[in-house]
Amino acid sequence: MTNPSLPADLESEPDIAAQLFGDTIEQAREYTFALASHGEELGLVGPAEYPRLWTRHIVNSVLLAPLLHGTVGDIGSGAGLPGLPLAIARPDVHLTLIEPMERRTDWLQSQVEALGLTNVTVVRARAEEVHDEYTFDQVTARAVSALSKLIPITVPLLREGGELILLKGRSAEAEIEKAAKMIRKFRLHDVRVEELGSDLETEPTRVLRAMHGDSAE
Ligand SMILES: C[S@@+](CC[C@H](N)C(=O)[O-])C[C@H]1O[C@@H](n2cnc3c(N)ncnc32)[C@H](O)[C@@H]1O
Repeated sequence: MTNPSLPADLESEPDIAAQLFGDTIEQAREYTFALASHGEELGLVGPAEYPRLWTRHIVNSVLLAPLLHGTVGDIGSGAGLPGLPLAIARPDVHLTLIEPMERRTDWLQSQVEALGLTNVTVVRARAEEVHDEYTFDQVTARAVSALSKLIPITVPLLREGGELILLKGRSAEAEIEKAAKMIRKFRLHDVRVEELGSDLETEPTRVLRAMHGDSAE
């Protein structure tokens, strides 16, 4: 009998996982086991996600790792995506996970301790409540809301010259079009969509990137 807490796809995408996690891949697997074992009872991930936990969630998140530097705020981390896989893969970058739901921040803190991560701060708040307290080099978010709503929540947390990095699906270009007014108001420029992991066996990941501040042009 197979162990129900082992995601069926854990051995998938071995090349990219080895490349991006390197020596930290065992920590990434440990986090994936924990999510598979407790995710449903804590309301973090639905059972339909279990067979694709590694490819669709962990690998999808860690594809951002090469883009990061300095201090990063992950808004609406939920179960820890993309923040925890990124903190595991990039011990040289400090991740601040901002999430309002107590049950989720308790889980995030318990994982930070279980994995022995020293580069993560967990903050229980809505992002807009801490605009005056934090300034990051980069802000990430995945599955939190559409771009026009996400911009006023996330951009005030960026330093001048900082970067917004959002994991988005097929709707990215349409969201950019709808958010044109917000993009101008919050001084975002070089707004673009990139595909990461196009050599993956599973779907590539679409990332919306934008710089904050006055454009050099
Ligand atoms: C659909 S979940 C996605 C969680 C995770 N990012 C993922 O990809 O699995 C959205 C998360 O955003 C959080 N959230 C919603 N509004 C927020 C806000 N204004 N500031 C910070 N987090 C927020 C919710 O509590 C929830 O955990």
